[in-house]
Amino acid sequence: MRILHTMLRVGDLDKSLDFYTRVLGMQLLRRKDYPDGKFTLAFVGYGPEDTHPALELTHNWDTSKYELGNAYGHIALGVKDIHGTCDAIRKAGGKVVREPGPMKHGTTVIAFVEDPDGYRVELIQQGTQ
Ligand SMILES: C[C@@H](O)C(=O)SC[C@H](NC(=O)CC[C@H](N)C(=O)O)C(=O)NCC(=O)O
Ligand code: NI
Repeated sequence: MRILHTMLRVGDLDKSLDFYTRVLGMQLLRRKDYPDGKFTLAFVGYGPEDTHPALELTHNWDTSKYELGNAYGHIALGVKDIHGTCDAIRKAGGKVVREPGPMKHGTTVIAFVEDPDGYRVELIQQGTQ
C-alpha cells in the first residue's frame, strides 16, 4: 500500500489553489467538477500521482467556511532550506505562524505556515528528523 492523498475541504478553491501552487510550489495535477453533487475536486502535489502523494482539495459549492476544530494537525513538507523557504513564502504573501527552530521537547527543526482555510502546513528541515 502507499499513501495516495489527503483530503481537505476548502472554502475558496481559487485561493487554495493559489496558495498550494504559487506559494508552496505544487502542481495542479487534475481538477474535476461534479455538478450533480455541487462540488469540485482538485488534486495538487509535487509529482505525478502514480509516484507522489497528493492533496485532494474538495470544494463544496455551497460552503465557504469550515470549523477546523482542535483535532486536525498538519501535513508536513520536507525542505532543504527552512529559513529561505519561510522567507520565500512570506514574500509570496503566505503566513508563517511559527518561525523555524527546533521543535519543543525535541530537535527536529520545524516551522508552520497556514493555508487560506487555516489548515497548518509543517515545514521540516531535511536531515533534522
Ligand atoms: C516531528 C514533526 O513532524 C512534528 O509534527 S512535531 C511538532 C510538535 N508536535 C507536538 O508537540 C505534538 C503534541 C502537541 N501537544 C499537539 O497535540 O500538537 C509541535 O507542534 N510543536 C510545537 C512547536 O512550536 O515546536
Ligand atoms: Ni509533523
